[in-house]
Amino acid sequence: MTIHQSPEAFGYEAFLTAHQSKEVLRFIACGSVDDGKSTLIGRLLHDTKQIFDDQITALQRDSRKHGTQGAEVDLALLVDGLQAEREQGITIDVAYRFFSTDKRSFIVADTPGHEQYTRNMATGASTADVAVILVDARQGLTRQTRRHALLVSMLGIRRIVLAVNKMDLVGWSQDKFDAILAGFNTFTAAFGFAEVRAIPLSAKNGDNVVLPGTAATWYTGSPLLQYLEEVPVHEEAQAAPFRMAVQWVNRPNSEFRGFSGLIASGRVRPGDPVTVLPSGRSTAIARIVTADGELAEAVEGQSVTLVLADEVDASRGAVIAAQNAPMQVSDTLDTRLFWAAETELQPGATLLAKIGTVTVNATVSAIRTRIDPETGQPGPAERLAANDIADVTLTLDRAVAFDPYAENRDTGSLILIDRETTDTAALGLVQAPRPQGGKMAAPIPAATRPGGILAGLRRLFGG
Ligand SMILES: Nc1nc2c(ncn2[C@@H]2O[C@H](COP(=O)(O)OP(=O)(O)OP(=O)(O)O)[C@@H](O)[C@H]2O)c(=O)[nH]1
Repeated sequence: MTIHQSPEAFGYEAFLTAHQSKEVLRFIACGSVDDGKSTLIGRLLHDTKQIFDDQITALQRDSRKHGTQGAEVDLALLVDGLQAEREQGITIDVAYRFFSTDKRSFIVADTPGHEQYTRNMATGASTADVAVILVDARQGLTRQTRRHALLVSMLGIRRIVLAVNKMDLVGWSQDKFDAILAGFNTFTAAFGFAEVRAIPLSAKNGDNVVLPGTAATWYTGSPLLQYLEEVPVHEEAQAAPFRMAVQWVNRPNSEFRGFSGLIASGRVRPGDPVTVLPSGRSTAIARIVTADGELAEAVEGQSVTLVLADEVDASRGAVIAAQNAPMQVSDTLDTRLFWAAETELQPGATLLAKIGTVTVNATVSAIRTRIDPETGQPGPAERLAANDIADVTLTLDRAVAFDPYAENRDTGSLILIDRETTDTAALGLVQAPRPQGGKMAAPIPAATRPGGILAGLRRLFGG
């Protein structure tokens, strides 16, 4: 088995082509060190018959050499593949695995549990539809479980599986399971998850992973795989208002001018009224062009070229949005940041902020509060260290279009980039617009925008 593939690496495209017709669910498996992520993913691959005989032979050999299970096959070795890692006994990178069933194809981000690798976990979570948060039934919730829950909520994952693993080691105690779930629900009450599905399982024995377990007679819910096969994906993003950030202006000749990009949310049809932001110019969709011809409708997740009804000036970084659900425009953003860099962040620091397809200079004007990862409660902070989560105000060198993250995961999130190293230094979500002192990009003529400037101002200033 190829290990430690990145999505761009060999295997990803081939996998997607082979399973093109099936819906793809991306999920992340996270939790503290030794909660059993590798064993769980190994179990998913094994019981869905993704492992070939030669791999089984290699696995049996490696299990004897490196495994923690004596003569038994150690499923964790299927995913903890690297030699160096085996010797250290830890997972050190994000590894993506692919498997598929009759119903769906799955891409799982396997992320390390160690606190110093929280950054890798955040990377894996940033594209996931569902998070499987593992808990060792003996340990209950740990600092790292809480931090991961906070992070996945920040990154817009709204469906959570609380996988209470190693239930075999606590005699499948329902009391233990209920107490862990109650603790998790209390901690995450304010996170806005759409669903927390708790499943008691034993990754090692295979109970409630692919096949239903028989040990917990009190559990009547589905095994993990069935949940992953049935959980709705894309529904919320497609129901959200239309947004597409312009990646490039497609102008092959003087006859044709289209705006190409990936539809971040919603759906669009020819004739739909749209607003181009941040300029605020209104027009309508004339045509939706793709490599396979023109479309009568396009939805979230599709890459298209939009031809507009009027000569509207839009360049890379502009956003085309549904006219009846305008975006906000400001040069000051209140954000919640996950600070991933090793260096400290202090007020006054300037970084690059990438929001949608636009990159601007962003200065930290205030670190308002730092979130305590133990309690989830905010407290004062003067500077941020690696892995801190904090509420930070950013001043941008020009106004950008955005949605509050609570309304749109794509148009409400940003990354901060170190200007010197070009490393991603932080992931952020936009909390609310800050119009005070901020300049609107351009006056928006009320006549060209139903709902008018009043509606926009109301959204900006509240009331
Ligand atoms: N009894 C029992 N042991 C388990 C279960 N799941 C995992 N284990 C054991 O717990 C240990 C840790 O499992 P891993 O799968 O390596 O844990 P991990 O979370 O991937 O750990 P890292 O890769 O280091 O982050 C191994 O010895 C597993 O065999 C389970 O359901 N029951």
